[in-house]
Amino acid sequence: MAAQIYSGEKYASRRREISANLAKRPEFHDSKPLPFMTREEKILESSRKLTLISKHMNEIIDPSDKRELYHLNCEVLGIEGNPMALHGDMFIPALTAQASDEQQEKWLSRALRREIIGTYAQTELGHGTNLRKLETIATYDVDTQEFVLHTPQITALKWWPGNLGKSSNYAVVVALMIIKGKNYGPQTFMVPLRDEKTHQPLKGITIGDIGPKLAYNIVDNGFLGFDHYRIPRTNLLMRHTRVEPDGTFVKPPHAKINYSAMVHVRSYMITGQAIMLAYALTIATRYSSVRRQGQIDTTQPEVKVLEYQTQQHRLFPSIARAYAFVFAGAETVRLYERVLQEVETGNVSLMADLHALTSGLKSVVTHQTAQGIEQARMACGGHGYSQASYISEIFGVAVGGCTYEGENLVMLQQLARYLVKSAGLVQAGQSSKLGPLVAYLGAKSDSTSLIDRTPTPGFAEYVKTFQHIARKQTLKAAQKLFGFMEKGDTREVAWNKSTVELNRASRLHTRLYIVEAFVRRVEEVADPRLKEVLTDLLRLHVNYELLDVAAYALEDGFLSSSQLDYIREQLYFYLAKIRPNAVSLVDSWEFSDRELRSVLGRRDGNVYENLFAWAKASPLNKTDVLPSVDKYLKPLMESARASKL
Ligand SMILES: CCCCC/C=C/C(=O)SCCNC(=O)CCNC(=O)[C@H](O)C(C)(C)COP(=O)(O)OP(=O)(O)OC[C@H]1O[C@@H](n2cnc3c(N)ncnc32)[C@H](O)[C@@H]1OP(=O)(O)O
Ligand SMILES: Cc1cc2nc3c(=O)[nH]c(=O)nc-3n(C[C@H](O)[C@H](O)[C@H](O)COP(=O)(O)OP(=O)(O)OC[C@H]3O[C@@H](n4cnc5c(N)ncnc54)[C@H](O)[C@@H]3O)c2cc1C
Repeated sequence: MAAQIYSGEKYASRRREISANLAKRPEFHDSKPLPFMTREEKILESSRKLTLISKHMNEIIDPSDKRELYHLNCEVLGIEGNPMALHGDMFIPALTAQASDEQQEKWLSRALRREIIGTYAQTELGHGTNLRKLETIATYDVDTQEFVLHTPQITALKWWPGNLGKSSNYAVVVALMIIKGKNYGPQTFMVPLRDEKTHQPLKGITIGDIGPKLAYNIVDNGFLGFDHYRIPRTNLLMRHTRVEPDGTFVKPPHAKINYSAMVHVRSYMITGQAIMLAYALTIATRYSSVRRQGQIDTTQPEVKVLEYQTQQHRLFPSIARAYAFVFAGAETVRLYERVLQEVETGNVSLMADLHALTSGLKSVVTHQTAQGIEQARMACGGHGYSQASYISEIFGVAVGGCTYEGENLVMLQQLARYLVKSAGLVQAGQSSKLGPLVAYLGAKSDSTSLIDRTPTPGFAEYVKTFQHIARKQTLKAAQKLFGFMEKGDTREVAWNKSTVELNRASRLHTRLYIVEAFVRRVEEVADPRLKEVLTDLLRLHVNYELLDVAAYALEDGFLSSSQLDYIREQLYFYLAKIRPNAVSLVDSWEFSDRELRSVLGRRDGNVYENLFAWAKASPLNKTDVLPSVDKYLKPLMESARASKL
């Protein structure tokens, strides 16, 4: 099953080898539980391990293999980030996609060797979503052939970029490019920030950490201001866009080609989110098979809480989602890599499809992941609330994905733009022009679903129902938009009046895509034992998801209430059927205890002794009497006693 999850036996077994190798190297392990460390201690510890990784990486992984490096980082550095997180996640991808060969020679090779540490500085105090209104300006000075970076007011300060605050000495900075008074919109520049030897900020740079966050606190998200800071013309990233010495602007082949680093993260984060969801579910499912509380049959001993239907309903649909997300994530990465290669040859035709797909997936997956992790925490009762479970940290890190790389409700609108265009084609009788992702919009719906009309309906019947729902909502939302426009609203005003409905269409389209990705993968599985278990999980998934969106199909009679009852019964049937495989389904992700960092989620299930040991190790238990008691509580009690006398 691990080979299914990790798209092949090769990587699945490499993961095992890497974990086994690391098990024998105690210097790579956390020196104490992360929840007992201050933020400064965590950053120090993470930097220590990062240095070890840099030194010994070649002995453990193939450093050119992104997935092996990802696994090494998960085991050793964990989810709370590290001082070079953005270096790998955005700085290198930005240089790879946007720097010319000559620039790559100069900077990418150094970045890959870790001679320099970089980040991606785009968001500002005043603007994150609306990139066209960024306020950092890069004005071209023809005489010196330099760009002058400047922060004209406080809202123009770069704010949020990861590892900008304290770790990075370079950044790919996004600024509005002004040449001879003309605004050429957001462009990307390679900018030195700190002295390579002393690490002191360079003259003209104001820089620092933005302070603690909900989670992800090993990362020093930062602020950055420029005071008429000069960089050479050749620091504009020039793979696709160019500015000649005389200030002539050479347009890229696609207006949004500079957004590639964002698309990179959006493509890869689907898998990252699936893994974080699977972490939380591994912890909660294992713990639920250890925790005994209450009885189902009063003549029998107390049961494992995993026997309760409510507990299964809380956890199993999310287990199915984690599988669905990792399958969809693998497809997204493949498409991203293909688009990256095609762009190299000047073919930008798939950029819009990739942008639409990743915008929708990023939004739906992060939202459902956060929901699933929070349910996993609650499934652990009181112990889920303790940092010993580590679920609160996983939640805090994962939920950041709802905001970064484009706020979810904004990104759903990006997909909606694509869907509206497609709906326009359908309306104009040009369905043959629809791309493969939206071809279903042009198909004619059956009048009713055939679910429950055959003894075991195939997945095609479910897919048709999801298609019906997504098609209906897309056409309806587009109609609403067009209707407002026909009544005289501008497109922008009409758009704003229709966005709740448009975003619903985007979610439904994306959920359909996720179901289809799951079906595609299960169809490919050759091993009959695996196929059976994955088919059960997929059946759980389609019934759960359909129930969740059934209102759309009930309102036009596509589904009847008796079909809804059938779907519910199917759901309950598959909850029970999956129960014996539940622990195996989470164990199949093969997370080591080191990687999970959870007392509740231990593979050996030895929870209570270890919870007690963990609590005893808490810094508060180093002494029996805390200074706060000596200083305040004792005098308080003493004076209360004295006044009674
Ligand atoms: C692992 C942990 C690491 C976490 C690190 C986190 C890092 C970050 O968060 S970095 C900062 C990320 N910031 C964002 O994601 C900002 C979100 N905003 C945007 O991406 C954009 O502003 C926008 C997409 C919301 C709108 O862009 P704008 O330039 O204003 O767009 P227009 O209205 O001018 O045009 C829309 C037009 O462009 C198409 N389009 C937009 N992006 C892309 C793209 N990447 N690829 C292809 N096409 C793109 C879009 O589809 C529209 O097309 P039409 O409908 O044909 O007009
Ligand atoms: C953990 C984390 C890491 C980050 N790392 C980086 C980084 O490395 N580099 C970097 O540059 N940035 C980074 N960011 C910034 C991040 O990309 C932005 O915060 C994000 O894109 C959202 O933008 P915003 O903060 O401007 O939100 P806003 O746009 O201000 O959102 C506020 C609200 O307004 C709504 N809204 C905004 N515009 C519209 C619209 N057009 N239509 C409808 N509703 C709208 C949103 O839906 C939301 O409800 C990071 C952020 C976080 C949380």
